[in-house]
Amino acid sequence: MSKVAVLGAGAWGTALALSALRAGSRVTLWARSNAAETAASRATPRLPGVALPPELAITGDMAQALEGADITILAVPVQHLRGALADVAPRPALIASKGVEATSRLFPTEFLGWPALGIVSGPNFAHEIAAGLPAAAVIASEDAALIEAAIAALAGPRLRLYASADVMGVQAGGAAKNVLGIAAGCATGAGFGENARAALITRGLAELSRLVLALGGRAETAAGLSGLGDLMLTASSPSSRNTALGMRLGEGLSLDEALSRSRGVAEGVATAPALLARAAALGVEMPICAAVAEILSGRLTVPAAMEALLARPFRTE
Ligand SMILES: NC(=O)c1ccc[n+]([C@@H]2O[C@H](COP(=O)([O-])OP(=O)(O)OC[C@H]3O[C@@H](n4cnc5c(N)ncnc54)[C@H](O)[C@@H]3O)[C@@H](O)[C@H]2O)c1
Ligand SMILES: O=P(O)(O)OC[C@H](O)CO
Repeated sequence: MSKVAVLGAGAWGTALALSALRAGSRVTLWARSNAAETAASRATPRLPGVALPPELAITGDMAQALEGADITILAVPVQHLRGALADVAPRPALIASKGVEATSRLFPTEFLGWPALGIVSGPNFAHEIAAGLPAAAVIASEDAALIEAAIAALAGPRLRLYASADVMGVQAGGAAKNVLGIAAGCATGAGFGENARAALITRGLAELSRLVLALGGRAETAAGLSGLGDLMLTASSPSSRNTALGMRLGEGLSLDEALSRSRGVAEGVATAPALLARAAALGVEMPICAAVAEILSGRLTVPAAMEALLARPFRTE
């Protein structure tokens, strides 16, 4: 039986902790705040209506959560991940967060630099995983033993896991789809219609694919669960915090107003400028992501950003 430590008790960390329990692992969930209340109430506002079983250990003491763990799942938002792990020694870990660190413009495996790291990513809304609905995800690592440990710790009859060695490709997809989700939400909120949303998703996939390839990733990864799969899910559903935030921006709310209504972290907000900087350094054009960054910074309105995208020079597909 694997012993699993999950760091980060937001919607995703909690859902992954429940998956690991279902897979037969012993699980301790570390919460930055309200650990005692959550442990007592067996409920979290991050996953309304979900009962946390008594077998799930919940603690506010990170050392206690990490003690004896075979594998650690990192589910703290990317912008806080480095800080949260400041006192943690490198260990076999699976990164579940999706984004680029704004200050360093690095992906999580790059700024952590631990020797045995993997990524879990794919089209996975936390509330559906918590409810045990069927889903698939990819585990990417250069370390075959880590992939094996991650699959043993997490896979179950309702969660099918695929293996990949394309760590950068999988991370790039997860980061880009959050930014592209904001774009799709903007279009929906502004009432641009379903044709516009489908065009943004399709051309967004072209941007995501160019970035994956430029980072040394594989075309199959861009077309897989962590690329196309996650982009489709995120950009077509108001259950996505990124897409919902875009919808509020499209309706004319300011970024602060849209953020204040968010049900949780919208990683695309901090990721957009950092992802664009990474893309620019690689000579990769990402016009839709650039439009999102302009909207988020307040330099462009949603209608003006759409006009600018439509006015781009003609090109082949
Ligand atoms: N929710 C999903 O469906 C889902 C699915 C896949 C991946 N993700 C990714 O997982 C990550 C976490 O998302 P979430 O949905 O759990 O977010 P959330 O908004 O539900 O919760 C965020 C959690 O992070 C904690 N946190 C905030 N600042 C912190 C800090 N400085 N140190 C430690 N903890 C801190 C908060 O206490 C909270 O528990 C994000 O990168 C997200 O993109 C989410
Ligand atoms: O709610 P979002 O936009 O963070 O998306 C959640 C997951 O990443 C979907 O796979």
